[in-house]
Amino acid sequence: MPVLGATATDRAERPVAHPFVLSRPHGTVIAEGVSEHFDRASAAADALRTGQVAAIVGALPFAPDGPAALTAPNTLHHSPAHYDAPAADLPPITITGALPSEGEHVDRVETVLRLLRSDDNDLLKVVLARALALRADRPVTPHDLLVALTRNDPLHNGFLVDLTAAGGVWTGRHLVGSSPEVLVRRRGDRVTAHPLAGSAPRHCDPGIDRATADRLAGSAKNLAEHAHVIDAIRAALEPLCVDLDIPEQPTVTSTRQLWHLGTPIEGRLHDPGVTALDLALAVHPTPAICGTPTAAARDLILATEGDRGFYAGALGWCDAAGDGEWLVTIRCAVLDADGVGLTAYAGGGIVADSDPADELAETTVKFGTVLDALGVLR
Ligand SMILES: C=C(O[C@@H]1C=C(C(=O)O)C=C[C@H]1O)C(=O)O
Repeated sequence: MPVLGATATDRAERPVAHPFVLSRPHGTVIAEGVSEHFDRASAAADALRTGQVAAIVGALPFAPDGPAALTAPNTLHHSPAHYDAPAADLPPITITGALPSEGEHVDRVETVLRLLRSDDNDLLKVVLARALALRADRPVTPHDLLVALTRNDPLHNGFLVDLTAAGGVWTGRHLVGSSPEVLVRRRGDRVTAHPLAGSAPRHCDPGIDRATADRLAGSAKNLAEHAHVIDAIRAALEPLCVDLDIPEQPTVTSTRQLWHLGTPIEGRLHDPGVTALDLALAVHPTPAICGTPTAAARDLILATEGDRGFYAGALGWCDAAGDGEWLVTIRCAVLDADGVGLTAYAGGGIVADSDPADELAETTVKFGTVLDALGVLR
């Protein structure tokens, strides 16, 4: 007998569809059922604070006026293991388009570089992104994508969010991915974050790989990209925390595809009434996915790329006690309601001494997290 869902082609035989799953190295959070939808984060945060709902899960958009996809689940399960479950093999998935083309992305980086290098504006960093349109040979489920993503990630990071709560075009769509970046986490009065910014590609030769990491740790350009993120997170958390501990220098961390500069941040909440969702709203969008100054960078990104939807937003959970964890929505894709169309996203921080060709290459490597996991031919 096949294990439930392992070889089934009939969707009805698959495990129950969850509106939200977050797999992390230290455990998994799974939401079951939906008792309320919220397309405004402030309404969800109020409902949680006033005890009207017992938990909130879902995703925040990149743009402040975009709809959120947040729900109050019927139950929120915590398990100490990362996520794994029987899943169907994925069909062939191919790239059908680049949004925009690689050439246009390079042109956009060059335009931003001219602004960053000119004297008459105060922009210091802008994160530009591009997308790839993908198509599966037959419909896939968000669950099967999530299992492929968590199995391919050395730390088993993976997420799945039903975006229906955002309404309109998001109805029936799902966000899936494997983010390495913790926006903010709250447990009791303890607040932690692990921002990443500054990147270099991994190499299959261990010597070259190590040398790349060492070069990244000493790269003035990457340290500058990183410092913008730290400054913004410090400014957001300082009013909310006591004993905020931010190491002077970042350390090098890795995913299967990339080295990143990362800084482990820790603090204690002044007011235990501030929930993990409140904290996520206070720090989002960081210059890891937006830029510096925030508003000017965001306006430029929206004018250049158009609406990013949920890419470069945040996704996570928060319970009645206010505890929770929110990740930065990167290394991700949106699955269309038909189960066939997917859009994958990748971006990178641009500062005055960035190189356009390197920036394009960085996004290509970042796409690898989703494309490798889903076996997309390139
Ligand atoms: C924007 C992305 O990643 C972010 C940008 C990084 C950078 O510019 O070096 C590094 C990690 C992430 O904070 C992405 O993966 O799409």
